[in-house]
Parts: sequence; C-alpha cells; structure tokens
Amino acid sequence: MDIVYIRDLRVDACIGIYDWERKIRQQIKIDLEMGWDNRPAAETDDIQYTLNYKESAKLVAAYVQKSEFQLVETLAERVAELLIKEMKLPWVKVSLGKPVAVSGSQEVGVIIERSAK
Ligand SMILES: Nc1nc2c(c(=O)[nH]1)N=C([C@H](O)[C@@H](O)CO)CN2
Repeated sequence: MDIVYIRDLRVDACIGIYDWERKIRQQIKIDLEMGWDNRPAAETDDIQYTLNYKESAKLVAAYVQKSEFQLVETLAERVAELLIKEMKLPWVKVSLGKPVAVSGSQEVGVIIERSAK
C-alpha cells in the first residue's frame, strides 16, 4: 500500500481534563499517514484518482476545530474514523499531540493505526 501524508497540521481546539483547559483553546499538532493506491493517479496524472491531501487536511482541521473532547485518545480515534469514512481510506495512522501541555517536553500525545472494517 502507498501512503499519502500530512505533517505538522496545527489546529486550535478545546481539549483537556482540567478546568482551566476547558476555558481555553490549545494548539493540536497532527501528523497523518493515509493508505492509498497511488498508481492510478500516477498513470493518468489526474487529481481525481488521488487521495487529495488538501481536501483531507481541510476535513480534519474543520472537525478538530469544533471538537471539545477531554482526551487526545478520543480525538485521535474520531479523526481516524472520519478519514476512513469520508475519504474511503483502507488504513490510517494518526499522530496527535499537544505541543505545550507538559513542561520540559517538546510534545505529548498518541499514535494510533486503524483499518476500515
Ligand atoms: N494519555 C493521556 N494523558 C493525559 C491526557 C490525555 O488526553 N491523554 N491529558 C492530560 C491533560 O489534559 C494535560 O494535557 C494537561 O497538561 C494529562 N494526561
């Protein structure tokens, strides 16, 4: 399987378990690896056969921006479900982190891989 990727997509969202986190918006950093067969696009040089990374990024950013989950686990799971359903992906790897959540660290978060059922 080939991969179409998006790295370092930054979106502000309401996320966290603490009271103070419910009152602010924090930056979320998202890396995506999305399974796709790139050969039809390469053979035809036609955007219609691609997994369009611009459309995928817009879809994820719009969703994350409106989300209000407590855990990064929940948000990552929902992003994976959204991409599998809307972009018809066979497989996706979602890395989702909070860059400023834990002092002394560069970033904390989760990495999940999910397949279409
Ligand atoms: N595995 C997780 N651990 C923690 C989470 C989380 O979403 N998943 N969240 C927090 C707090 O919201 C934290 O980010 C505030 O600094 C703590 N641990």
